[in-house]
Amino acid sequence: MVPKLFCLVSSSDDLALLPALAEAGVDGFQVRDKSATTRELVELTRVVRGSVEMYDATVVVNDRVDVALAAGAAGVHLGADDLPVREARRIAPRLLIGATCRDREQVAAAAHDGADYAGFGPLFATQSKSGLPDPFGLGALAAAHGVLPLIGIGGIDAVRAGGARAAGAHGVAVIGGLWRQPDPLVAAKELVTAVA
Ligand SMILES: Cc1ncc(COP(=O)(O)OP(=O)(O)O)c(N)n1
Ligand SMILES: Cc1nc(C(=O)O)sc1CCOP(=O)(O)O
Repeated sequence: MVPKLFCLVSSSDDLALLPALAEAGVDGFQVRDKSATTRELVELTRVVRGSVEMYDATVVVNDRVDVALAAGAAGVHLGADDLPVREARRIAPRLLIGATCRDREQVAAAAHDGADYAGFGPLFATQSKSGLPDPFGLGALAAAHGVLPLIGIGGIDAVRAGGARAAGAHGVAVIGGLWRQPDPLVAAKELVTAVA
């Protein structure tokens, strides 16, 4: 089952909050730590798993199929520089696989190659990542809807999460809309309500 609300987690976040976030209804956690070594990423993934497993939340690892398998994560999220979805599906038939997509054609290709969902963005301007294309908004998401479950990403807050759902998104993924809020748990609850 594809989560409706992915919270992206790195080792610099407040990991002690993870059980409360999962209890509040955050049903997906993506381990994304660009500065971690492979071993640190495996350990972080195990910590995240252990923090949220009693709430049945889904844990995926960004970029790394090997780490997802080694750490017992449910899935992996793959971008353009990562192992191709087709190869990941071949070596990991049971993993949940997400693929970054920027238009309807990429979503169709990801579906053909065996992805379970598409991370679709950037929908709005983001402070969390540079080098992205200009944000393309909810119209592009609506146009790409119907091939795979779409997870909207980029500048998502609770209001925008509701808009993304109305435009056809299955769910959303967030960094700043949760971790950079004055009270991340309150923000998480608002996001959970918005994607319900
Ligand atoms: C849900 C979701 N969508 C898109 C991305 C971006 O992944 P990627 O293209 O691999 O870029 P990095 O996250 O590695 O910078 C994502 N992580 N999650
Ligand atoms: C990691 C990432 N990937 C994106 C993409 O569009 O591929 S946008 C993004 C950052 C999302 O962070 P925030 O919720 O703070 O905007």
